Amino acid sequence: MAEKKYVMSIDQGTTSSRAIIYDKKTNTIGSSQKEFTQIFPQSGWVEHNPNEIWNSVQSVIAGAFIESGVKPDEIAAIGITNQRETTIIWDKKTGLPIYNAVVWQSRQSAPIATKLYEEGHSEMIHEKTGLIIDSYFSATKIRWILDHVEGAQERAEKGELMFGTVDTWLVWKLTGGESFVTDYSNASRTMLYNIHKLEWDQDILDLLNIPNAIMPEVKSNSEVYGHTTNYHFYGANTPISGMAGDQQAALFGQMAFEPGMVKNTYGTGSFIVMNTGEKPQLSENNLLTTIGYGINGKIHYALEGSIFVAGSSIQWLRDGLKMLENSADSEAIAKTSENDNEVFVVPAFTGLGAPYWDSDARGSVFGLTRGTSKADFVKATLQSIAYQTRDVIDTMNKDAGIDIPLLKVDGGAANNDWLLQFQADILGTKVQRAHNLETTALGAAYLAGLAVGFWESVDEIKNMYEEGGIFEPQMPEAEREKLYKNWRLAVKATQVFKPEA
Ligand SMILES: Nc1ncnc2c1ncn2[C@@H]1O[C@H](COP(=O)(O)OP(=O)(O)O)[C@@H](O)[C@H]1O
Ligand SMILES: O=P(O)(O)OC[C@H](O)CO
Repeated sequence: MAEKKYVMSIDQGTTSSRAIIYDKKTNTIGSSQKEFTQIFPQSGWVEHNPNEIWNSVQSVIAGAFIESGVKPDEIAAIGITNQRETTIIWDKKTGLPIYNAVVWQSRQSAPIATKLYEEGHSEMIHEKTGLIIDSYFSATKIRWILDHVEGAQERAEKGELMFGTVDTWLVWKLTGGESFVTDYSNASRTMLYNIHKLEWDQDILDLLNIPNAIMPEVKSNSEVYGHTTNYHFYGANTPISGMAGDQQAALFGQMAFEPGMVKNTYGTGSFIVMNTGEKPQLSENNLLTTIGYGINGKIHYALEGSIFVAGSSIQWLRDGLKMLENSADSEAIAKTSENDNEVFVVPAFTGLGAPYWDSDARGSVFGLTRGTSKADFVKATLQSIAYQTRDVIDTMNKDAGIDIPLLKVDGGAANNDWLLQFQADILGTKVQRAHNLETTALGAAYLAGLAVGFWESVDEIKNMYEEGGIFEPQMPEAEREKLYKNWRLAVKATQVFKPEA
């Protein structure tokens, strides 16, 4: 039998799927990435084809093997991490999805969320799930699919359908339909999971008329969920033994194991998560309480501020407005801006997330003059990522009753030094970049490796963190507060503008 020298991470993100093979020292031995189609059926809706997601995952698994020369039976374990909340319902017998995956960003189920809110269920849902009623989470998306696909409710009641977030879909596929599971972190994003009792909440399932029969079993973040079939993993029956939503995986990959540690992952969206320890702390200021990870019988809770549009605003500059050749150019272009930071872009393309939770808001730009240049526009878009992060960090400080001393960062847009310097400036807080920006994939690899003894303990991996740059605040406080005040004004004005449909 081949020596098990590696762990594979599968990171199924909003715009692309990735597979990365790590050795014991977490050197990347091989990787592969594939983008897939974003479907926009109507304004504010975002969907994916679940089969295309699955095909992209198969393709990157093969790609990582080809690039590295590693053989499938040398992989000790597989970790899966995924875009969260995105909702898939499929037929148990045929394995065929009954509708597209309704993506976390999608607003098609907003009327269902509004109804829940108007009927007065906010407090109950917040207490049980830690979440704020919003179409971001899976619950209203499930209801929407069951309402819009003919006969779906009846088939769900007969136990003929299965619901899963992307983790569940991928494990089910990789194990040839053997394992129908999710994990604490993904379950806690459905708005159907009781984060105190650690079970699907029957009251909320009943409220939304979602049959229990379609729900997967909820497992810890680090244990063997099943094995790949020979067919799907090139002849190897490899344990899938780590699973976490991408933001929680990043928390783990950033080694934010202690209460009070905070990370921000700058990807499509931007997600700020604080480890709050073994007791759930309900936010009084519109942040989410969620499960960070559960391992070795212990749950670690977290506070989260979810920003819906971050790196995707740079993609918009690139693909929509054709202002950039590639995302990385935003840095050099922003540096050439000569204006005095008077342009504000509020990228509320799919509403505003934390701490505003305004589904109906749409993007806006303020402060244009005849002299506004492309560079000013690019700079203001990058700044919007940092301003939104400050909105969340200020709120977190309030909730936690502390001033967060350090922000650990990762994700694609954390490559941008200009952005991170402005982030430190506008927060007045030190920003620490991880050396390996694929912290999400790394976190899933650790979770998988720990479950099979590839790594012995959390203490062993703790020493493996590598820093990739520190950004110290340099902006004078008066300037910082003036800019931030103006940002708040821009957001306020954006929220006022609600044109008739
Ligand atoms: N140097 C950069 N400056 C600004 N944004 C960037 C840079 N590099 C990548 N991005 C943005 O980061 C996002 C990709 O990050 P990634 O972590 O791969 O996202 P995801 O996991 O959400 O797909 C894209 O939206 C891209 O526009
Ligand atoms: O795909 P990402 O990295 O933008 O992450 C999406 C989040 O999990 C949505 O909650």
